[in-house]
Parts: sequence; structure tokens; C-alpha cells
Amino acid sequence: MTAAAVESPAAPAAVDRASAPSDPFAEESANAPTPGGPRAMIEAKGLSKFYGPFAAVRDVSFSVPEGQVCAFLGPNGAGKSTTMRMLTGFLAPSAGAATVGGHDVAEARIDAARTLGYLPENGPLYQEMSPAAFLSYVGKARGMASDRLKPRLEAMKEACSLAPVWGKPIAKLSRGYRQRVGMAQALLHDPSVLILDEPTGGLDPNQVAGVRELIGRLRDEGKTLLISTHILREVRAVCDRVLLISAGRLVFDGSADDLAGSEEEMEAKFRELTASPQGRGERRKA
Ligand SMILES: Nc1ncnc2c1ncn2[C@@H]1O[C@H](COP(=O)(O)OP(=O)(O)OP(=O)(O)O)[C@@H](O)[C@H]1O
Repeated sequence: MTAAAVESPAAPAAVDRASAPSDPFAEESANAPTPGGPRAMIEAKGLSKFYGPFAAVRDVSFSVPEGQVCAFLGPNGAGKSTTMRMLTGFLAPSAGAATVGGHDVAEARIDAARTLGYLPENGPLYQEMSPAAFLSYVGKARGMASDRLKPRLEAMKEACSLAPVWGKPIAKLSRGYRQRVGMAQALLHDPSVLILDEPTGGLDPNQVAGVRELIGRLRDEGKTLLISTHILREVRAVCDRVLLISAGRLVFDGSADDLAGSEEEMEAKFRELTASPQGRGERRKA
């Protein structure tokens, strides 16, 4: 089984949070609002991942409050996907812990999965299925009742512009459409937290604009988002905050404006903070 297969979106028992209150699968947060501040919806607490002696991620801590759209930046191999996989419970950390919606992703995996939509790096599986069949399968695996699932499937077809390929095998779709199917599975159960690993990866400018629009709508709905990307101008357009990781360590945590004034300055700052192992010592808290 491939790593992508382990990350099957059907694997987490995420379910329909709009179910009746008596529904044992209804989403609820264990994380009450803290007095004077919004509750933390995503928390990394000293996350580390070692592969033998190699530290892919080292002692990464941050907290994303409810309703914040947070960009997760870093060069290739910096540790973004590894961190996201630990945050979503798909990869066990070597040290540290993660919570989503206040639920520990290792100890209360099902509760965390109810709150969470995750777009993995490798896109949707079950390539022989059509988007319609795949999303229906995912919804059923998440315990969504058919009277809830049907309208959500229609909503995803519309929101992710999947109508032209709704009945075609995923294997035959372009990268852009496959990415949209991945987004649709992440959004299907209407989770309040979204962790999106390179949602614009490999897309053309029109498709990137479409994803940006979708992220803007999700932000307007009050969702909490953590998005990894390489496109710095997207960060300025849609994100409230930037987390920058380099060689497995968090080297910047602040707003896009804190990082730099202009897009050019931001690119220069990105290069400066991620260019060398010395950047590891430049971690800064906003
Ligand atoms: N299973 C594994 N075994 C050994 N090393 C691994 C494994 N998975 C990831 N790594 C290494 O960990 C480091 C971080 O990888 P990761 O995929 O998290 O980076 P990334 O920031 O997401 O990169 P990209 O932007 O290219 O997707 C890389 O050096 C990668 O080669």
C-alpha cells in the first residue's frame, strides 16, 4: 500500500457535523473558548519526526485560532507535508502532540476527524471511480446519512466545478480536476477546520484563481485553514498569517506584512530565512 493509500480520505471517520444533536457522530469541540480569546482549532505541540538520525521536523509548535487562515510556507523538503500529516493523525510523531478542535489526533482520532477536512499532497485515490462514486463512497464511510449526503454532493459538484467530469473515471481527469475532487472530499462533511497540502500545486493561473476564490469563501464562512503553498502572492491574497518552516524548524511566525512589505521583499525574506541552516536560528514569534 502506498503512502497515499494510507491517507485515504475515507480512512478518518469524519462525519456529518450537521447531524441531529443526538447523533453520536455530530462534531463537537473539546476546546472551549478561552476567556478573552478565540479557541485554538489547530495546535502543534513540540512536533518532531525523525527518520533514523534525520530530523524531517524538529520541535514545531504553533496554534491556529478559530477563523484564521494560515499559510504554511517552506522550500521543498522543509517538512510541511510531514507536519501536516502529523497534525491530521496520518503519521505518528516521534515526539510531541497535535490537536484539532481541541481533540488530540492520536488519542481522540475520531473526534478530531469529525472536525477536520484534509487535502493530502497526493490527491484522491480510487482512480477507477468517478467523482460522483468516489465522493458518495467517502460520505458513506464518514457516516453521512443519505438525506444529508445527497445535497452535500450537489453542493460539492457546484462549489468545486466538477459537473463536466462528474461521471468520468478520476484516472482520466486532468490534474486540475483531480485536485478539485480532492478539495471536494475534504469539504464534503462541512468540517470547521481544513488542512490543505498544496491546493494550488500544478494548477494553471485560472485554476489557482478558482482555488483562491474557494478559500476566500471558506474564510468568510469562518472556517479555520492551514494551507501549504509555494505561491507567495497567494499568501498575501488569502492568508492572515504566515508560518515558515526550513529544514524542519519553524523560522517565522507572523503576518505577511510582518514578513515583508511587498511581494518582492517577501520572496527575498523567504530566501534569506530558508537559504541555510543558519536560518534555523532565526525563529521568530509574532
Ligand atoms: N518516509 C520517509 N523516510 C525518510 N525521509 C522522509 C520520509 N518522508 C519524508 N522524508 C523526508 O523528510 C523531509 C521533509 O519532507 P516533506 O515532504 O515533509 O517536505 P515538504 O516541505 O512537504 O516538501 P515539498 O514542498 O517538496 O512537498 C524531506 O527531506 C523528505 O525527503
